[in-house]
Amino acid sequence: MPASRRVLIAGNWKMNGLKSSLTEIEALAAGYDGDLKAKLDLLVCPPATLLISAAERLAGSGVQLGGQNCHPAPAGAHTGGISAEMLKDAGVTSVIVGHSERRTNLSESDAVVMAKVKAAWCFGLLPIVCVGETAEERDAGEAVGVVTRQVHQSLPEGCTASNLVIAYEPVWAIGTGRTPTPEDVANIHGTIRSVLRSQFGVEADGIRILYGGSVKPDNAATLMAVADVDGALVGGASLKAADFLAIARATPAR
Ligand SMILES: O=C[C@H](O)COP(=O)(O)O
Repeated sequence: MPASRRVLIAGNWKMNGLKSSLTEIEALAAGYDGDLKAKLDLLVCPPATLLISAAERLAGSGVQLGGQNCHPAPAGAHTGGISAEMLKDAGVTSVIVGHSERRTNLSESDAVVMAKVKAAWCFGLLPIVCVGETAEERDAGEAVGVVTRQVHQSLPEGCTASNLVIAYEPVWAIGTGRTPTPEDVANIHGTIRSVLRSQFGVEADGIRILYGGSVKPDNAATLMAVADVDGALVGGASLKAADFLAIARATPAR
């Protein structure tokens, strides 16, 4: 196992969280104890409105702060947009790009996702690139093909173990309580690893591949033990620090 593939447990709050939710950020900072620090990286991605306040509360805790999206352009006339530089300025070190909710609801293409990866790199942010098939695609036997295409077409040249994380999130598992079998997860993660190897050579062996979709405290141990699963991207169960920390604690040590 390459040293760079340290487990990453990431929380995506999506469009949830008010100022009162900063108590959960404080609880995360307090709960990321020595045992967890020895075992894994912990990252939380609250909504943009909370980033600066969250950064203040996480300072010195070791818990990392992430954004949920960035604009591909560095600055300019993009009403409502948030640039990678703005995220950096707010104290962010990582950014989720290509989440299926944006690919579907906002028609984000693989090309746009690639542009966002490049934008993140311009300001030293670590992009977490999401891929995953819909239920219809899975039922049609297209899961491997869809994920392979997304990985191929969403990633620029120059991906390395230190500048890229992939998150495999089957769309049908997000927020549904349904998860793929460990065999299915191993199959897709193994496919992603192969695609990364074909694109980036030996560097691919150090790139972390997270699983996302209905990860909970009671299934984390099983899912996180699957081959080529290097952590989780957690939605609903990341909103409460107690649940999110329970997932981190349940994750097997490497
Ligand atoms: O980004 C997170 C994923 O969409 C997973 O969400 P979930 O854990 O609520 O299923």
